[in-house]
Amino acid sequence: MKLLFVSATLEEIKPLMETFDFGEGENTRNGHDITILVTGVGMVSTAYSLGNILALRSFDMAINAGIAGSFQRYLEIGKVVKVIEDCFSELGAEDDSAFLSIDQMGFGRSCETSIACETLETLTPHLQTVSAITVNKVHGNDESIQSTVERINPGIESMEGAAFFYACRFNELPCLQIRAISNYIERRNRESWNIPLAVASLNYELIALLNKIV
Ligand SMILES: O=C(O)c1cccc(C(=O)CC[C@H]2O[C@@H](n3cnc4c(=O)[nH]cnc43)[C@H](O)[C@@H]2O)c1
Repeated sequence: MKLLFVSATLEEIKPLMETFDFGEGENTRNGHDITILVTGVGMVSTAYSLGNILALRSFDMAINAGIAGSFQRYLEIGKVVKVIEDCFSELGAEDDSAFLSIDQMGFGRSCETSIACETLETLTPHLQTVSAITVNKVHGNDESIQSTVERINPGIESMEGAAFFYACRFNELPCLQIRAISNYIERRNRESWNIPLAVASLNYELIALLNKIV
C-alpha cells in the first residue's frame, strides 16, 4: 500500500507524524509506504506540490487533512468532517453585481468531487459529509459572506481542498479530504478561533484511520 498524506502546514499534521515517528517525505509502517507532503497554504502551492510529486510517483490513495472555517453553526468547533464536493468559488468573472462561474463562462468546471474508494469509505462512515469551497481570500466581511451563502451555501471553507481534488482527478487517485472546524465564517475575529482543539480532533481521526489502514 502506498499512501499519501497532504497537509498545508506542518502544525496541522504534526501529532500524526509524532505518533508514528514519521518525517516529511517517505516513511514506512508495517511494510507500507506512507508519504507526508506539506504543501504550504493555498491552492497554488497545493496544486504545484501535488503536480510535482504525482508526476514522479504513484500512490494507492491520498488523504488531505487540515482545519477549516464553517459557514454552518450546527458544526461545532473541533468537529471533524468529510468533504465530498469542493468548489473554486472565486474562479470566474463579475458581471456587474452578478457572478459568472468558470462553468458558466464555458472554460471548465468550478466544482470537484472526491474519488471514493472502498477502503476509505468503509473506515469513515462516522464522519459527517459536507460540501466545501476553496478560497484565496478567507471570508471576513458580512456582505461577502451573505453573498457566498446565497450563491453557493457551502458547509465549510478551506484554502486548498478543491486543488487537492483537482490533482487527484487528473491522476485518477482515490482520495479523502477530512477537515476539523477551527472557526466560524464571520466578520474577522481571530480570538474566537480554536486551532489547538481542531488540530487535536483532526489528528485523533487521522491516527485511528492510519492504525486501521496499515
Ligand atoms: O489569520 C488568518 O486570518 C487565517 C486565515 C486562514 C487560515 C489561517 C491559518 O492559520 C491556518 C491555515 C489553514 O487553515 C485553513 N483554514 C482554517 N480556517 C479557515 C477559514 O476560515 N477559511 C479558509 N481556510 C481556513 C486553511 O485551509 C489554511 O491552510 C489563518
